[in-house]
Amino acid sequence: MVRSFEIKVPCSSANIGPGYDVLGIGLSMYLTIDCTIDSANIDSISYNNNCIIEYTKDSEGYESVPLEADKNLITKTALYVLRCNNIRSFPTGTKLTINNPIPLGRGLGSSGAAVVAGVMLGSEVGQLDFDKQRMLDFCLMIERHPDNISAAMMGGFVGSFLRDLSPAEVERREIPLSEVFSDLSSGGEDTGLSPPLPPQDIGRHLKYQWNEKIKCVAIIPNFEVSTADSRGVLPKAYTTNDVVFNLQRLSILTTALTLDPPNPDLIYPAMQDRLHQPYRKTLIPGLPQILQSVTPKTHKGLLGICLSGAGPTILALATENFDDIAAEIINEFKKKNIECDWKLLTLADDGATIIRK
Ligand SMILES: Nc1ncnc2c1ncn2[C@@H]1O[C@H](COP(=O)(O)OP(=O)(O)OP(=O)(O)O)[C@@H](O)[C@H]1O
Ligand SMILES: N[C@@H](CCO)C(=O)O
Repeated sequence: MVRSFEIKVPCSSANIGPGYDVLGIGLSMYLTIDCTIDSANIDSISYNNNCIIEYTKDSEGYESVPLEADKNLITKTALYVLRCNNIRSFPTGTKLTINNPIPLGRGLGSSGAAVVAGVMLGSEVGQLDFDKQRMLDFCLMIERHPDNISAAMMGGFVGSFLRDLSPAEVERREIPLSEVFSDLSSGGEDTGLSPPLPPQDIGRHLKYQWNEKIKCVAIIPNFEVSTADSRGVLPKAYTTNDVVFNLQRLSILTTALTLDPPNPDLIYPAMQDRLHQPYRKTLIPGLPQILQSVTPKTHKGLLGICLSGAGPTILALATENFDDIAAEIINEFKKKNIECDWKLLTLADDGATIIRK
């Protein structure tokens, strides 16, 4: 029997200024996976975990991402889901063709999209029939901040938090990621152990309205900043003043982005941040100047500007004048000898989808 389906997951921009680890927007650039399962394919027994992976030539990471099922982030995640449910490997004859336009390590949620796609893949090939809420639990065992994951899975403009866990649940969640993936990291050798099932409903989320006149200009520098490094430069504690500064802006921003007409005098100051952007300037040359390079006064149509996720991409929200806004920011990066690409993106409201063929 042959089964086939397509998984499609949007990229995402997290934080949106004051919403560190809280806000995310699913955006119109999609990771896709075409999956065919042909159980009559005898050759597939020699595939890694019964699975063969190829990336389209135009994919980001075409030459660097691992193609072994127990090493690639998407399939490793799917194997984690399967093994949690006592299924040791992919069904015989699984073939994946992956197209990934999301640049890696740039702040557009490439790993979030890969994890969401992997969990969906595991649920589908294992015929586990998880709903999105349950799939979020598996995602949050792997990527442990909910902003990119929730936006990529649910789509649109999303706020999320991790709920308090009971001591027994904490134990399961506190297991180091190396152990969650333990029997996958031993070169494909299957130890037969099943990882612990994630606690139920780890993440809570809410989709906000969004004024569709607001578009997202993403200016993408040509260098990577890993999320781990970008989190590593943040302080362990903050002053009350800085926390209150962000909370006040967050409370305004989530509604300001729904109002019509969008009000730059409200949105621009509400997108200021004191929890992550000031510290990340050590990894992104010229960041403070770049964030000040466009304002609603200098550029008609500009509503607000921030670092996208862990960076180095810059996200500008605007209603018009997109080319000029992008050109100004690209010019600022050029002063630091950094070349950029840019994209005009819109909200991906559906989030992650699966189409069975
Ligand atoms: N489609 C993919 N296939 C395989 N591996 C991927 C894929 N997408 C991302 N990855 C892995 O995730 C890494 C990037 O993750 P990282 O969290 O550092 O950045 P990001 O998710 O792009 O940015 P941010 O979290 O700030 O939005 C890549 O270097 C690669 O190892
Ligand atoms: N909230 C996360 C997003 C990147 O994954 C961060 O800023 O580190």
